[in-house]
Parts: sequence; structure tokens; C-alpha cells
Amino acid sequence: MSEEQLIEPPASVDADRITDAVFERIGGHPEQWALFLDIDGTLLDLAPTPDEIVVPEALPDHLRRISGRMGGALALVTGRALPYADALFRPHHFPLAGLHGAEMRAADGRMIFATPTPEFEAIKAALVREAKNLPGVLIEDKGAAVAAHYRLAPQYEALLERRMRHYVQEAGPGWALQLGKMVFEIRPARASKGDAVERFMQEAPFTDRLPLAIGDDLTDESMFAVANARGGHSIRVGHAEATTCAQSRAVSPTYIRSALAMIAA
Ligand SMILES: O=P(O)(O)OC[C@H]1O[C@H](O[C@H]2O[C@H](CO)[C@@H](O)[C@H](O)[C@H]2O)[C@H](O)[C@@H](O)[C@@H]1O
Repeated sequence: MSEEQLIEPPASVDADRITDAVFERIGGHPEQWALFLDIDGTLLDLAPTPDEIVVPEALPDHLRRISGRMGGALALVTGRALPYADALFRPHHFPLAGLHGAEMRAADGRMIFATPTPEFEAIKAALVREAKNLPGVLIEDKGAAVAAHYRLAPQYEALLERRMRHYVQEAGPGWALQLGKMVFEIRPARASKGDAVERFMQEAPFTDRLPLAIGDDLTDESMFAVANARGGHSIRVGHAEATTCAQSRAVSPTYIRSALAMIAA
């Protein structure tokens, strides 16, 4: 047996082949598809802190061109706060769901806002105070959601999870704990990314199209389920070992960006 035969192909090879075929179908018939894109870890490489992400220069224009080819049926669906996510792709504005689906700007510009209650503001303040004693832990205040990041301080993962479970209970039934990549978040319980995709699909220009949902994290699983149920397709970006209901895989945001660049061209 040659050395080459001894090396196992990466698990993602077949999955990427399927993913290639999906992008080819969309490129060939953009009018039949609706595209739902997660941001961190899907369009953008993960960074050590939330504000250190880099938006590759060509990406906003590529998204704009694809959106044009798809008759506007491209939406961003993110855990970020809506204004933050929006600013990333300036000067373009796409239909957008923020805070894991709790706030939205529909294709016609209509807004759904999520407002923090005074009790939730108090919880955020307590969390900020507590994090001062946990060096490296970053608290991201997103208005009606809050994220506690431990990427720079993994030693606090267990402690932080306990504290976030405590705070979400204190916040009451209107709030939910969202696990993510080196982050614990408290977000409004009433909506998910799946709900957001479902809402977009009720309205033009998304109706009667096949949804393709692309994401990399637990929060994206609900939009994969909606895309699958509607006969579309779902792609999970990243390591093959994560359990997912996505129909195919892609290795990295770099892969996703180059596939999108091809459709844009
Ligand atoms: O739904 P997404 O668009 O994927 O947003 C999910 C969360 O992404 C951000 O945190 C993650 O990315 C950071 C930058 O790469 C990284 O430092 C962090 O460890 C990740 O968890 C964002 O800060 C959160 O608000 C989003 O909910």
C-alpha cells in the first residue's frame, strides 16, 4: 500500500462535493432559490473577540450582486444586534434578522424590534460587574440580548455557564439561554433563527422559492430544519464532528466566500 493510500481523505470531501453541486444549482437558477446566511463563522472567519472580525473587501459587493441575481431573496440571519450586523456590509442593506431571530428588517424595510425590559437591564449590569472579576471574559451588550464570551478565558467556561443559567432563570420565562462558540448568551425566548426564516418565506421576494440556509453553529440548526422541511437545502460550515440536521457540510468560511464569489460573477 502506498503512503498516499494510507492517508484517509478528510471526512468533508464528499460533503463539499454535494455543497459544490448545490451552489452550482443556485448559480444556474437563482430565481428558484432564497438564501439565508449566518455571519460569524459562516461568511466571516471567527476572531478572538467580537469586534476583531474582518469583512473581506469584496464580500459586501458579492452579496449585493447575488441578491440582485436572486431578485432580492437573500437575507442575513445572525445572533448579532441588527445595527451592528447591518454596518458590516455597508453600503448595502439586506433583509436581516438579528438577535437569533428576535429582531428583523423585512425585505420591504419593515422593522421588528426587541426591547430590553428594566429587569433585563439590571441583569446585564450585574453580569458586567461580575465579569470584572473574570479577566478575559467579555460581555457583549446587544440591547435585548447579552453575550458572555470566554474565548480568551476558557478556564471560566463552567463557572460562566452556571452564572448564565442563574441569570436566565432570574430573567424569567421570556428569556432563553443560547449556547454558542465559546459564548453563553441570554436572548428573547420568543423567536429563533428558524422562525425568522419562516417569516421571511411568507413574504415577497422569498415566497415560493427553495430556501438554502448556511450556518456554523447550534443557533443555526433551527433554520436548517426549516430549509429542510420546505424542500430546500442546508449547509453546516466547520468541523464534521458537530451533530447537525444540515444536509451537507462545508469546511470553512473561506469555502463559502469563494462559492459566493463564483455565483456573484
Ligand atoms: O449567528 P452568528 O452571526 O454566527 O453570530 C453568533 C455570535 O457571533 C459572535 O460571536 C462569535 O464570533 C466572535 C467573532 O468571531 C467570536 O469572538 C466569538 O467567540 C463567537 O462566539 C457575536 O459576538 C455574538 O453576538 C453572536 O451571537
